[in-house]
Amino acid sequence: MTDELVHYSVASGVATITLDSPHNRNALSAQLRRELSGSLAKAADDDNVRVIVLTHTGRVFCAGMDLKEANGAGAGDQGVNEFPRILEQIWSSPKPVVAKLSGVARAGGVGMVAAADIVVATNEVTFAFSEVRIGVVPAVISLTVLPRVNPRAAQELFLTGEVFDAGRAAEIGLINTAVEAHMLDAETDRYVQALTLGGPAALAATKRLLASPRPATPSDGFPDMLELSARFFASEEGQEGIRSFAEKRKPNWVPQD
Ligand SMILES: C/C(=C\C(=O)SCCNC(=O)CCNC(=O)[C@H](O)C(C)(C)COP(=O)(O)OP(=O)(O)OC[C@H]1O[C@@H](n2cnc3c(N)ncnc32)[C@H](O)[C@@H]1OP(=O)(O)O)CC(=O)O
Repeated sequence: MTDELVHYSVASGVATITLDSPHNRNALSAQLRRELSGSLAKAADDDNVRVIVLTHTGRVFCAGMDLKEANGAGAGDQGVNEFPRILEQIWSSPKPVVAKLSGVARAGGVGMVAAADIVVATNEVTFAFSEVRIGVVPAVISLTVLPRVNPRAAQELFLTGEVFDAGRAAEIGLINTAVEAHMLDAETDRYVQALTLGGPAALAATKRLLASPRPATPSDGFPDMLELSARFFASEEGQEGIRSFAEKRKPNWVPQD
C-alpha cells in the first residue's frame, strides 16, 4: 500500500505516468500536481525514455482543479497558479506524450488532454469545459485548448460548459481517436510504436516546430526552416538515419533496454 497519487514506470523506452487518486476523481490536488510534475520532469530527463504515456486508474481521467482545496483559499492560493507549469511540461516535453483515457475529463483535466501530442479515448469517455458552471473561467486551459480545437466549437463549449462525447471530441480536434474499450491498449500501442520509430532529437525539434507561430508566408519562414532542416541533415542523428536507410537496417538512435 502506498500513498502515492501518481505512479511512474519505464519499460522498453516508454514511461507510463498513471494518475491514481480515484477517491477524488484524480482532482489536481497539491500532492497530485507535485507528483505529476516530478514524473513529467523525470521522463523528460531520461535518455532511455522515448515516449510518455499519461493515463489513469478509475473511471475519471481528471476532474480538474481540486475544488475542496480551492474552497475558501485566497487568490493565488488555490493551486491554479502552479497548473500552467504542468501544461507546459506536457506541451513542451522533448518526448511525445500520448494520453490514454478510459475515463472522463473535466476542466483542467481537459486542459491536460489538449496539451498531449496524441490522445486516444474510449467511446464512453465524456469531456466538459465545466469551469463556467462553477463560476470560474477556463483561462489557463485556453492556452492548450484553443490552438487544438476548432474555434466555433471552442466558442460553444467554453460558454455552455456542456458535456460532449468522445466522438465529438475527435471531430473538433481535441482528441485523435475514439475507440471501443477493448481496442484502447492496441490503439495506444500502435501510436507508441510509430512514435518510437522517429529520431529522438528530430521528434523534440518537430514538437518545437509545431508549437511555434506560423510565418505569414512560406518565404517569411524560409531562412529559419532551411537552417533547421540543414542542421538535422548534418547532425549525428540525421546521418545515422540516412546511413541506416542506405544499409537497409533500423537506425540505432538510443541505448535499448
Ligand atoms: C483549470 C481551471 C479550473 C478547474 O479545473 S475547476 C475544476 C472544475 N471541475 C469540475 O467542475 C468537475 C467536478 N466533478 C465532477 O463533475 C464529477 O465529480 C465527475 C468528474 C463528472 C465524476 O463524477 P462521479 O459521479 O464519478 O463522482 P462524484 O461527483 O460522485 O465525486 C466523487 C468524489 O470525488 C470528489 N471530486 C470530484 N471532482 C472533484 C474536484 N474537482 N475537486 C475535488 N473533489 C472532487 C467529489 O467531491 C466526491 O467526493 P466525496 O467526498 O465522495 O463526496 C481554471 C483554468 O483553466 O484557468
